[in-house]
Amino acid sequence: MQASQLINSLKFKQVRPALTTDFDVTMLTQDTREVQPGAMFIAVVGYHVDGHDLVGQAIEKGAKIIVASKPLDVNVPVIYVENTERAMAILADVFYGAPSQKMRMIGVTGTNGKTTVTHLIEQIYRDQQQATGLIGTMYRKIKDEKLPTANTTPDSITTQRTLAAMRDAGVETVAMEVSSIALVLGRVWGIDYDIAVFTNLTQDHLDFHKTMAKYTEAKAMLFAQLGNKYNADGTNKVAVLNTDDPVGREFEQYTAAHVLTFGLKPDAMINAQNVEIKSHGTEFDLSVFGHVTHVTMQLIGQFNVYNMLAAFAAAYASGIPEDQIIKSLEKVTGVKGRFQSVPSHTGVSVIVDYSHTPDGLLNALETIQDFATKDIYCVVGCGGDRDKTKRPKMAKIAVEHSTKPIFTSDNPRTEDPTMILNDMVAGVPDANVPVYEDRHEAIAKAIEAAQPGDVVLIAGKGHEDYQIIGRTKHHFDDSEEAAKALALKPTID
Ligand SMILES: CC(=O)N[C@H]1[C@@H](OP(=O)(O)OP(=O)(O)OC[C@H]2O[C@@H](n3ccc(=O)[nH]c3=O)[C@H](O)[C@@H]2O)O[C@H](CO)[C@@H](O)[C@@H]1O[C@H](C)C(=O)N[C@@H](C)C(=O)N[C@H](CCC(=O)O)C(=O)O
Ligand SMILES: Nc1ncnc2c1ncn2[C@@H]1O[C@H](COP(=O)(O)OP(=O)(O)OP(=O)(O)O)[C@@H](O)[C@H]1O
Repeated sequence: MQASQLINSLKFKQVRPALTTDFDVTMLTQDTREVQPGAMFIAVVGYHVDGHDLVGQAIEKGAKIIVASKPLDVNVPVIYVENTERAMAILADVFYGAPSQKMRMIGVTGTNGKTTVTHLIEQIYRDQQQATGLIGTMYRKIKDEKLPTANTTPDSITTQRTLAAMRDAGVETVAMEVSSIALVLGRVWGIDYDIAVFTNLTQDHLDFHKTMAKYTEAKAMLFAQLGNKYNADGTNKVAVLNTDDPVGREFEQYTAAHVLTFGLKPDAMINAQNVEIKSHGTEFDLSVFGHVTHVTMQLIGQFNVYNMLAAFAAAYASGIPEDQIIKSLEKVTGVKGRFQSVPSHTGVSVIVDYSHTPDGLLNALETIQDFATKDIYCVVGCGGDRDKTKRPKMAKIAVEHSTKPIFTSDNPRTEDPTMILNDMVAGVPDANVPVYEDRHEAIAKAIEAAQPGDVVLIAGKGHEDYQIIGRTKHHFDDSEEAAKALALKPTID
């Protein structure tokens, strides 16, 4: 793409020296390690590195033009902007031909449920014979092809490149998790969302946002970004809001789009009544503007009723008939690591769940309490290098909502695992909870001790197939570990 075309897309900038001849930009990147000849290098001030310090390396590798927010003394043209992350998002959108305008874009934000809701949405549209794309914590997925991801919501260049690949592959609808951190860091600026979904808001990521008010503001940005009531093609833009959460009501103020509300309270436009949670599924009466249908879904738990309502509302917003959406949702069996049952012939039920926040853990345990008749084991840890205030809270929830809590390591990262466990124990000084730093041992001990009729919850890592200790990623899969431990127990039919 011609450099001038990219430069013109930025409204406020200074280009020094002024460009006399035009040339092609072959790629955009914010990372010197990726620079190819002809690249435009965007200097981003990160948490560890300031990209401005690496501009020399980028030029040596062939970068022909730089985007910066600080003065540079270099022999290639520099586009000076106020905020390189915002510029990067705009440039990426232009460079990749504004792919989000060519597909139905559904952004899902909220503390919990994003992964589940995006997968439910994917299933509904697939059942409509649509080609789908998905971006989220687990992977980026173009139809059936899964690509790895470093972030729930990747940086803007990766996001736009992925969207362009989806567009080129014929994808019609994209379900995308939008994290609050991504919203604040401008990773999704420029994306033209058709539908924005809010699941819920509870404490998380306070190490990043500092206060709940700031965290709420971050999530609100998605609804502000949704923009006006109509897409360019005349279809409606819709904000799908969980109004059982007071923040959902607040977000109505941030959007000029149509609003579709959901919840368990009858004042929501789409609501669920008479919810019955069983060990093999959940039943409820779904009311859509007063039209009631009895739904039997295979997903377990009240939180999954919320997830199902969110996905239902998003699909309903784009005009898919009610009965077809329900059919899709009734057949979904779940997402890996999200309240996932590990096959067991031992009479012991084992559930692997990605709940790594106080609220997520509470939800998972309350769901189990709804159907458990005997002991509930809860194997839980907290991540290192992340919000420390979660530790005593999660410990307390485990102690109060299970009969046999066991504390262990999650991803300790660069922190000392013993210190993390001490922070957890400090939350429940009198509980005398068994502590096994080695996660493998903790899972094995829980399953070995569990008796038929008991439920073992392994919380925190869900679908992850690794554990990060120090800076090293080791292979580790909670469901694999559980299966190994179950295999050592006597089988009962
Ligand atoms: C705190 C944070 O958001 N960090 C993100 C950030 O990393 P960073 O600031 O450490 O980057 P840095 O290493 O200082 O580098 C700064 C700049 O120099 C460049 N650089 C760096 C080294 C080099 O040799 N050459 C070079 O050019 C980098 O490409 C970058 O542009 O920029 C990286 C590239 O975009 C991100 O992958 C990284 O996310 C890390 C993995 C992360 O853990 N982020 C978390 C906090 C996060 O974003 N989480 C949310 C929410 C998850 C949830 O909902 O649970 C998410 O969306 O994932
Ligand atoms: N609607 C919900 N309300 C509260 N808790 C939920 C909800 N949905 C899921 N959870 C809990 O949170 C865990 C994570 O779910 P999910 O992965 O769908 O959320 P997420 O928003 O994608 O989280 P992350 O971005 O951290 O991956 C689940 O395993 C479950 O325990």
